Amino acid sequence: MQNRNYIIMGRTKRKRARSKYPRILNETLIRLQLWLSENNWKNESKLKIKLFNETGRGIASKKSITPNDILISIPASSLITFAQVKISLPSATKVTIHEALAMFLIVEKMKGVKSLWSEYLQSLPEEVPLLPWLATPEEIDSYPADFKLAIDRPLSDYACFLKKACQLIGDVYEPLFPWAFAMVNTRAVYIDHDRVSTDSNSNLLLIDKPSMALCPFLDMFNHHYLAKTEAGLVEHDKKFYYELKSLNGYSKNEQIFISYGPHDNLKLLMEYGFFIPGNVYDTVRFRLEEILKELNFSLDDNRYKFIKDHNFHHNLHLGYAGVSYNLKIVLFSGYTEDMKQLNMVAFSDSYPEDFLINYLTKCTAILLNYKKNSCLKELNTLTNLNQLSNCARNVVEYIRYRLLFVEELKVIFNKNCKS
Ligand SMILES: C[S@@+](CC[C@H](N)C(=O)[O-])C[C@H]1O[C@@H](n2cnc3c(N)ncnc32)[C@H](O)[C@@H]1O
Repeated sequence: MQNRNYIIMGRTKRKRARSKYPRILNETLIRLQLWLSENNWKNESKLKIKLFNETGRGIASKKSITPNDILISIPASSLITFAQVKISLPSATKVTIHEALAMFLIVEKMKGVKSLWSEYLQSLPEEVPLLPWLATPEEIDSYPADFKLAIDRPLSDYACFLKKACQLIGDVYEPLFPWAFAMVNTRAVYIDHDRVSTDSNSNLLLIDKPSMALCPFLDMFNHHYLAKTEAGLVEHDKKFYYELKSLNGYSKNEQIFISYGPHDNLKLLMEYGFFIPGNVYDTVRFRLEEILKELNFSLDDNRYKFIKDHNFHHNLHLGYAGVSYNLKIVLFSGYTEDMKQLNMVAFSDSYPEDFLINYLTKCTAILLNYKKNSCLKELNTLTNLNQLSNCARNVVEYIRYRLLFVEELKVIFNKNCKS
């Protein structure tokens, strides 16, 4: 039943593996695979964990993968879900499933090899991912405005977690708090919990639905914007598995990527601590106030109310896909004072040619120039600080990239308006 091929590899193979990977890591990962196979995981697609230059640790296969192949099928019993963590949850204070999983990681990690999950815990990276909200308050204070805006939620979520974790598991574990919170943030998968459990107690202990889980081995897949995957719980012979199907093909030994979602680079950086140059979903975002100021729009109450009432002030961005739906509407509100026309155009997405050819082109050029200047200022502010933390250095790298991206968009938008 068990697949033990990986522990009886020959001497040459062993030597090769060692030279590519620190021995201790190799042993940890072998133990993880052994533990999973004892829990009925069959590595049918012959996956192996490897170090890659571009991404760090990730997954490849010893055989080629064709589109629609099942990459991995992890038995639900090996997942860390609400069912596992609820036993150790005190009923005094309700927590989110994110907080519950993070506290579980901390408590189990402190048990060391005595933990039933020690193989999984040892496979987790020791370093905390470079999430921008983990920088120092002084660095965060010097972040660009869109960062500060995007950082608000993770910062307040973490502050909430900190308070509850100190109260429920004790502040002696505090050094592990950022690590555990970030592990869940960057590695948890979504599950339809109702499918595997009929537990109705979750609402007594949890604030939200128990729809997050940690999935050993599967959480070693890195993200790529071109990867297409389907994931979810499936039932085979009355047992549940978390299954991942790749819609792309991969050659033997090539890194296999999955998709964490069609995220732009700011979202990837905020949620996972990395960004990918050339990401086709990347965007340059704007706030309504920036647009009104930079384009000298003085909207009357009617137009301003129209934008706010219909939530057109969200998702204002430029990217490889062009001008976002809402940004076009906001720009059109600067083009016309006629409310009837604004209403009609906004909901039909069909704009006058003069607006598209002349006005829109002029506005996007101004906005991109403004963004370029802001990036330069933002870089200056951050790099003027002494001794940046790794998280803030990562933000600096991203702003440097954003500058290049803005330049690239300027060329693309310029070319598009000429053609
Ligand atoms: C689910 S884990 C993936 C496995 C992880 N590389 C590991 O060694 O455990 C998600 C984390 O992997 C890293 N990651 C994922 N995709 C990446 C990519 N395309 N480039 C760089 N880092 C990536 C980020 O640190 C992210 O927070």
